Amino acid sequence: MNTTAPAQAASTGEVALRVESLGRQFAGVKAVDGVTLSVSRGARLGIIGPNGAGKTTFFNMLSGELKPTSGRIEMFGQDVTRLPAHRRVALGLGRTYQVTRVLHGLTVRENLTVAVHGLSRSKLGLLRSWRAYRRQMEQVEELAASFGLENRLDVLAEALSHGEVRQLDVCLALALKPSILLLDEPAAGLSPAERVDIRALLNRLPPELTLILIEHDMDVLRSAVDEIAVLHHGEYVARGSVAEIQQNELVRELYLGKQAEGAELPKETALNAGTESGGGLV
Ligand SMILES: Nc1ncnc2c1ncn2[C@@H]1O[C@H](COP(=O)(O)OP(=O)(O)OP(=O)(O)O)[C@@H](O)[C@H]1O
Repeated sequence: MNTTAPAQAASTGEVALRVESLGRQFAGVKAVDGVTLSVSRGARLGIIGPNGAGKTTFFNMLSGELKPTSGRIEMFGQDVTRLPAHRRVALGLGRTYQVTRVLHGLTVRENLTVAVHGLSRSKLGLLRSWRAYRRQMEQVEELAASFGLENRLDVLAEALSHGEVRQLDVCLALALKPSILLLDEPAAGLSPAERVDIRALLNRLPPELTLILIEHDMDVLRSAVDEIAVLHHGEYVARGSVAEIQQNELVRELYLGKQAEGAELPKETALNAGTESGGGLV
């Protein structure tokens, strides 16, 4: 078990993201219900909650893919509540999805090139300037090397292992040099060995990056985040260190029910029993 604290994170106290009374209703369902929280620049926050708790809806509102029915979202003090997703990307928001955005018919290098090219001011830059082209190729290689994909650059994405696809997914999000990165279950469906790789990758993220991570795996959370926020029925019910959340009576009850009173949560995957079978608690 890796109990290493996310030592690389460098929280400065400056607020990177703040949401106030954020809500989203679907017909009669309050998917997210009046969530108020803030995340400092460089902080690493995990989001957990039982199935249907509102985690993905929360992310979709942060990234601008879903309009809130109430509340406000600020990035670095700027109100972004009404900004479309691409404007938030331009302000430094990156994300991954439960379903990968990797283009399987392209190589790793081509996938990364497309992502890095998204940064270039002129879409014709590649054609116009050899120097710009060289710079982008260097960026692709640096990115791949930073996250252990340097020997896989010319491999088709469809030939990658599931774990490598997840790694590439994170690399693609990082190609846009985000200040705030939202990762949606990066370890979902991975083997134990692949989970070790994804933990290593998360520990190599730039220290100044603000990370918000929806994740089932408590080992991943333990090694990647310094705090966890808990959602339940759309409400924000608790926040604390990983250890505090594991010991939190309310959280234990929400996950395990009354019959769990007095029961010890398993040490390795405390809140994620059954996730592989689709019966996950987070
Ligand atoms: N587009 C939608 N239309 C109607 N209801 C929705 C929609 N999206 C989400 N919901 C409902 O909102 C609630 C929260 O869903 P959400 O997917 O955000 O939860 P979650 O915590 O991400 O769940 P999971 O862990 O299963 O991914 C659920 O009751 C869900 O059925």
